Amino acid sequence: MIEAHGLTKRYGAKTAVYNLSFQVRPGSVTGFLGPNGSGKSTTMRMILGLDAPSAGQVTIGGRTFRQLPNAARQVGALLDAKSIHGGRNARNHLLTLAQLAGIPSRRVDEVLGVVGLQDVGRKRSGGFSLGMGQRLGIAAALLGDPHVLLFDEPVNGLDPEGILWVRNLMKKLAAEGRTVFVSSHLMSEMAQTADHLIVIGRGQLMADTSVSEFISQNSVDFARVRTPEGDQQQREKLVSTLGEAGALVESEEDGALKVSRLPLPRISDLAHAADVRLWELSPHQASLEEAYMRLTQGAVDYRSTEDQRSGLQQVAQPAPGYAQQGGMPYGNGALPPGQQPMGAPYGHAGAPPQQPYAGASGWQGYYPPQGQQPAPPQTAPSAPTNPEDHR
Ligand SMILES: Nc1ncnc2c1ncn2[C@@H]1O[C@H](COP(=O)(O)OP(=O)(O)OP(=O)(O)O)[C@@H](O)[C@H]1O
Repeated sequence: MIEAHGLTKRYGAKTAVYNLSFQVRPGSVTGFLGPNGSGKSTTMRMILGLDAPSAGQVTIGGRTFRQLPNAARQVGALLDAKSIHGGRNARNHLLTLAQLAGIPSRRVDEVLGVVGLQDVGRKRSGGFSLGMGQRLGIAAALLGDPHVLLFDEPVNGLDPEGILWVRNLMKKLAAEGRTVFVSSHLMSEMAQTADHLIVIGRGQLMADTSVSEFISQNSVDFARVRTPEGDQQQREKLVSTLGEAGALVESEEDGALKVSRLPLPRISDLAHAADVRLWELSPHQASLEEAYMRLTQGAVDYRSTEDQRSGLQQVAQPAPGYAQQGGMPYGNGALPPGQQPMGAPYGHAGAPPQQPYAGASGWQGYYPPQGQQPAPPQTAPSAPTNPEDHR
C-alpha cells in the first residue's frame, strides 16, 4: 500500500504538490488523474524517492522508498520511457538493471517476452518507436516482480493492440494482489482499466473515490426522449407537460428532447397521462471523460487560445447540473472540447438559469430531498500559495 500524508513539494516559488493525503491499496488499479502540470509526476517522483517532499511524507508498506530493503524488487516504475540509454540494446539495458538489483538474468528474457519485445531484444533501443520504448519501460518496471507498480502514462504512443495489452496487464497485476498506481490522460482507457481514482488539480486532492462514484458524483444524468417524427403537436404537448412537472427540457440537434430533473418512470407516466406516444425514452449514461471535465474545468492551467475564445477559460463554474439558457449544461457557455451547444431549452425563455439537484447519483438524483438545497458548487482549487513567498 502507498500512503501519502500532507505531501507537499515546492520548487522555489512554485508549489507543485500541496498537502496531498491518500492511500493506494493493493488488489485494484488506482488511476491518477489531473490536468497537465497538476503534480502527478511530481507525486510519483516523491513516492519513488527521486524528489524529497518539502513537507509531509509518502510511504510504501509503511516505509519511505529510501528505507525499503532492496527497493527495486519491491517497487517497479515506468516514469519516463525516453530516459533509456539509446546506444544499448534492450536486453543489455534490462541486464544492467537486473545486475544492479541482484535479479537473475533469466528474468530479463522472461519480461522481454511479457512485453512482446523478445524478437528485438538485441536491437539498439535508440531505434525503437515510442510504443516499443514504452514496452521496454514496462519490462524494466516488471523486472523485479514487485508488489507495487507505478506507471506514468503507460499507454503513451502505443497502438490499439498495445493499449489493450497494457489494460489487461494492469488488471492482471492488480488481480494478483499488487498495488497498481497509473496516471493517464486517456479517460476512456482509465474508465476501462481503473477501479479507483485519485484526481488532483493544481497539486491538491480533488477526488479519491471509485470510478462509478466519481462519475455519478460529477455528472448530470438526463433522459433522451423522442416523440413521433413530424408530429409537432405531440412534441409540444409533451414539452409543456414535462415543463409543468418541473423538468428542464432541451432540444437536441437530432430532434430528440433532453429531459433532466425527472426520473424515467415519471417521464413515461406523464407522457402516458397526456396521451403522447414516445418513440424513445432512454437514459443517458455519463462518461468518465464528462465527469472529469466537469470536475477539473476550473483547475486547468494550459488551454488553447481558441478554447479561451469559446469560453473554456471560465474558472468559477456553477455547480454540476447547472443548466444555462441556451441548453448548455456546462455553465457560462462552456462545453467540453468536441461538444457543440444544443438548442435553447423549452419553456424557459427569459427565465433565470435553474439548478437541478446535484451531487446525488442516478436518476432519483434529480429530486432534491424535501427542504434541502442543491449541493454547493464544487470549486476548483486555486494555485496553492507558498508561505515563503510572503516573507
Ligand atoms: N524540477 C522542477 N522544477 C521546477 N518546477 C517543476 C519541476 N518539476 C515539476 N515542476 C512544476 O511542477 C508542476 C507540476 O508538474 P508535474 O510534471 O508534476 O505535473 P503533471 O501533472 O505530471 O503534468 P503532465 O500531465 O503534463 O505530465 C508544474 O507546474 C511543473 O512546471
